[in-house]
Formats: sequence, C-alpha cells, structure tokens
Amino acid sequence: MAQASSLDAAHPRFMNPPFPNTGVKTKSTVPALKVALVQMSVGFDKKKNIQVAVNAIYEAKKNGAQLVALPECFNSPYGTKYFDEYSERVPAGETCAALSKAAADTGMCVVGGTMPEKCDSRLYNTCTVWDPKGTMIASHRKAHLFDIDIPGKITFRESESLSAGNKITTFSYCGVKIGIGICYDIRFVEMATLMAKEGCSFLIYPAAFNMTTGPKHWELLGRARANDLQLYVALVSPARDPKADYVAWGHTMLIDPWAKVEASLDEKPGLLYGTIDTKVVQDVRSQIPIRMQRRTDMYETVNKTKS
Ligand SMILES: O=C(O)CCC(=O)C(=O)O
Repeated sequence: MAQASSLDAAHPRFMNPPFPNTGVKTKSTVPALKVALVQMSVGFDKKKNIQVAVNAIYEAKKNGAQLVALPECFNSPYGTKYFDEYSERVPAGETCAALSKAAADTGMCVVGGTMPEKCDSRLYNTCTVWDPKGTMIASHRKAHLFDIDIPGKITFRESESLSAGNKITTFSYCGVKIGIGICYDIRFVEMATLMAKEGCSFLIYPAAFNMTTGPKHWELLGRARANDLQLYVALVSPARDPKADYVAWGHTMLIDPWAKVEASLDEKPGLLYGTIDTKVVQDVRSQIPIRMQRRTDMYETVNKTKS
C-alpha cells in the first residue's frame, strides 16, 4: 500500500508512518522495494532547489525508503530560456555532487529527477541515478523532446535549446529492474515496451506536465503504460507554482501493474511512499498472459540503439 506525507523544506511533517512494520512482504522470495516519490517546490535559486531535494532524500530515508525519486527539472525552473544558465556537466557539477553525497550518506538509490546537462556545446534534459555508495549507475537523456502547439493553450519547443538523447536506460537495484523515461517520453509506448523487454518491473518518469495536458493525459498515460506492460509506473512531478512561467500539474502518483493508482498527491509539495512488489508483476503477467500471446509474426518493437 502507498501513503503520502507532506514535505516542507524547513519543517518536515509526517501525516502517516509510510511503511508499517508488518505491511511489507519480507517473507516473499521475490524482490520488493520501498520507494519515495518527491513532489517538491522548484524556484530560481539553484542552491536552494538542491537543498530542498537533499532534505527530501533524508526524509525519505528516515521513513524507510530504499529508493527515492525526484521530479523533472528539480534544480532549475522549467523553460528553454533557463536550461543553459542552470546546466552542469554530468557528473562533474554541484548538483551531481549533492546527489552522490546524499545517496552515500543515506545508503539509498537516488533517481535524480532531471537537470539540464551541458556536454560539449549541447544541452540535454538528463536524469542521473546513484547507488547507495554514491556512484552514478545510470543516466538517461530525454529522448523525445517536448515540442507541441495547442493554440491558445500551450506552445512549447524544447528543441529550441535541447538535444535529444538516443538510448534506452535501465538499471537493477535490490533485484528490481527499473527503466527511466522523462516526461514526454511516456507518450511513446515503443520506449516503454523496450524497457519491459529488457526485464523492467518498474518504470520511473520524472515529469512536469502542464495545466492543459496534465488533467487530460497525466493519469491516463501512466495507467496506460502500466497496463500495456504490466508493471509499476511512477510519475514524479514538481509541486505546482501558479506564478511560474510554466505551471506544473503536480499529482505525483504510483500506479500498480493492474493499472490501479495506488496513491497520488494533489498539487502541493509532498512525499509519496509505496512498495514495488514484483510478485504482483508476476501475478498479473501470468493471469493475463499477453506477453506470451503477442503476434511477433505480425509486428515487433525493436531496439535500434544497440549494435
Ligand atoms: O506530454 C505532455 O503533455 C507534457 C510533456 C512535458 O511537459 C515535458 O516533456 O516536459
């Protein structure tokens, strides 16, 4: 079961003990992973953003999480005009140093939301992943750039300043194979399919939907990917700031392999806790065996990023 607690940088408060001592499947022979999803406020002060994230990582640890995930653009305002100024080399910059230290200090896996990454003369929207020793074990550059035009509602062209990544990113932690996509990446079922084909039971999407597509598609897409691939999906958003240039939808959520929303936040800052139980993944996949029933003689999704 997943539960929420509130997050405030200065005054952390706990609404619920997130992981009851008896509730987690310690006797199961298949892996289970306690996770915390951080819906934090993001402003113009980069150092403060990093500190809020680090505080949340410590709060997650105090509440028993083994893995903590931050939202898209957690160290920078979201907008093409900000990416260059807030960008850093990966893993050389202050943001990576803070994430590495927080992972090592807490002994948790930290999925570092996203940050603008500078590499040569290019900018990427990049998620870094840190193991409990503080070593970077994966990084994902957003592969599908958010270029849309809904007249009168929202026009956004990430490709004005960002370059796209070109690989599928998965890693293993505590026996659970995990895949990473970033925000708009979730709209592309092929990418999620390839992550599932690599063995993932859990997909994490640091994301920042907006006030137009958020209410229409946020939950729908999360549940669709969970249902298509029969796995857990986490959508991790910044908290909503109505005064920001780009107003995030919020509603961080964890969805189970039945495509049920296990728990979700509203638009305010908070931490969401839940358990990834790979036994549930196995159950759904054996009870509705679509993975065995695909007509690969008719169609197939192929990873072209590998040689
Ligand atoms: O797909 C959407 O509607 C929103 C995507 C987005 O905000 C992003 O990729 O940053």
